[in-house]
Amino acid sequence: MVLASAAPGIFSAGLDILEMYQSTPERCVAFWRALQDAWLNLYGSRLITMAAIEGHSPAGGCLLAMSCDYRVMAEGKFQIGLNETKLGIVAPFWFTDVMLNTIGHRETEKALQLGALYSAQQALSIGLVDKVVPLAEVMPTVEGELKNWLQIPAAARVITKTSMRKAVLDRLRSQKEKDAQFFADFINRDSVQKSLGMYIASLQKKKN
Ligand SMILES: CC/C=C\C/C=C\CCCC/C=C/C(=O)SCCNC(=O)CCNC(=O)[C@H](O)C(C)(C)COP(=O)(O)OP(=O)(O)OC[C@H]1O[C@@H](n2cnc3c(N)ncnc32)[C@H](O)[C@@H]1OP(=O)(O)O
Repeated sequence: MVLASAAPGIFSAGLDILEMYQSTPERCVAFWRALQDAWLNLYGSRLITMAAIEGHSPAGGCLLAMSCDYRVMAEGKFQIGLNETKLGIVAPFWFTDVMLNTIGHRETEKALQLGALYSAQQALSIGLVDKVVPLAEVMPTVEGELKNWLQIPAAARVITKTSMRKAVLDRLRSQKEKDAQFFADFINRDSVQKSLGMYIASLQKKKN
């Protein structure tokens, strides 16, 4: 399975910030449950999963990419990373766990505290992506890599993948409702809503 985007220049802009702003607790819980299930399915997928990152990939977009088995990113101006702290929010523990599994403890600690967004070359240097190529070569490169992975006996690959990811998946599975409730409570704090409001205004201002 290849994750790619139809939006030029954006692999994924992350979670819909407007869903987290001035929403109701019930809607926040439903929103979070949908995200949890999508991620559990992706990270726990038995399929070979590859990200064709042909554009920006902040926050939830970075989570999607990191949750794949292999990442190819376009060189140039695009950025990738978990930038949550810059929005005044905190990357949930399962976002953190996936990043730890991808780039290790020291790089994750720096990346998360700073809310760092990396260029493709920087992402490559810390292991956040596996390959950087010109934009037009992203999809052919993914397809070529996929052929390599498809040559591995499927049962052996799936058992290996499942055992490598089980602890992180089980950690969320065991506390889904608590996590959803925590999200709804956290996101509706006055201080967090204020930060989100300012961030949305800054995105709109950038455009004008
Ligand atoms: C301990 C704590 C535990 C538990 C939980 C607590 C906290 C919750 C954590 C939640 C985790 C959050 C994850 C996320 O994914 S948050 C989202 C982060 N995303 C971003 O910061 C990206 C913001 N967008 C951008 O930087 C740019 O838009 C982007 C992607 C670089 C593209 O730039 P450009 O091509 O110039 O396009 P525009 O900026 O003009 O955007 C077009 C249009 O889209 C709107 N938009 C962009 N991103 C989002 C988004 N994520 N959600 C909603 N809307 C978005 C933008 O405002 C423009 O709208 P307009 O109406 O003006 O056309």
